[in-house]
Amino acid sequence: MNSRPCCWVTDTVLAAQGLSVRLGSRHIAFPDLRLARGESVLVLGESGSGKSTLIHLLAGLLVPATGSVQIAGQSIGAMSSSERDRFRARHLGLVYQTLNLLPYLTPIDHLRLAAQFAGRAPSDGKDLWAALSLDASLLNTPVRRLSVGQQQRVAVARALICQPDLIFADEPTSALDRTNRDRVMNCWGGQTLLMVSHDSDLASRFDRVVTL
Ligand SMILES: Nc1ncnc2c1ncn2[C@@H]1O[C@H](COP(=O)(O)OP(=O)(O)OP(=O)(O)O)[C@@H](O)[C@H]1O
Repeated sequence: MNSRPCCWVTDTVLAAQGLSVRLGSRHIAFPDLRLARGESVLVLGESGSGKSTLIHLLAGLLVPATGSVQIAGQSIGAMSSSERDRFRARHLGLVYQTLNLLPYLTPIDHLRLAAQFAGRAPSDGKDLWAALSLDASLLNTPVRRLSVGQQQRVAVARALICQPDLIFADEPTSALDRTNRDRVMNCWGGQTLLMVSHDSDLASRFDRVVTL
């Protein structure tokens, strides 16, 4: 019997149950996940264990063979694809492994677009920018002229700018040196965060660790 207080139910931001997917000839089943508001969870797994696939399932970018995902009390599987897109823009911050930046747009363009899609007032993100230790002169530089590590921090800033209900981050520090990795890891604040990585050195920074 569950002895947790009833507020735990309403404080649940993410609940994923019985998720599995078939990719080619491979069938991957994932552990159940539950995140309370403000909680941070690191999902550790080796290359090919399904970390990116899990993020895609949780964010509604991939349809599972079995199982369900609820975010902020709403069932992702019950939404149409355009409802899912809207929900993602308004409630989720995503840092993709492949970053998904638009090469000819500047960092400030990316932050403004994120705010626009989320239905929020635009923000210049200058505090965030400073916290991520990015030179202000880069704010108006097309991202194709930035280093991979700088682009990774633009992707992190874009995920954080609207203070979403939940952040999914796929190896967001893989291209960073230790100093910048620490800066990014100090930026999440009290956000509800699920990060996937192969890097077990990150474990001490999270409330919980789940291994695939
Ligand atoms: N579209 C696809 N079709 C077939 N197989 C796929 C597809 N996408 C991923 N896979 C396979 O599913 C498995 C999980 O892939 P995934 O990218 O989720 O792993 P990962 O843990 O994120 O790996 P990495 O750490 O190397 O990025 C891999 O074996 C991969 O080859």
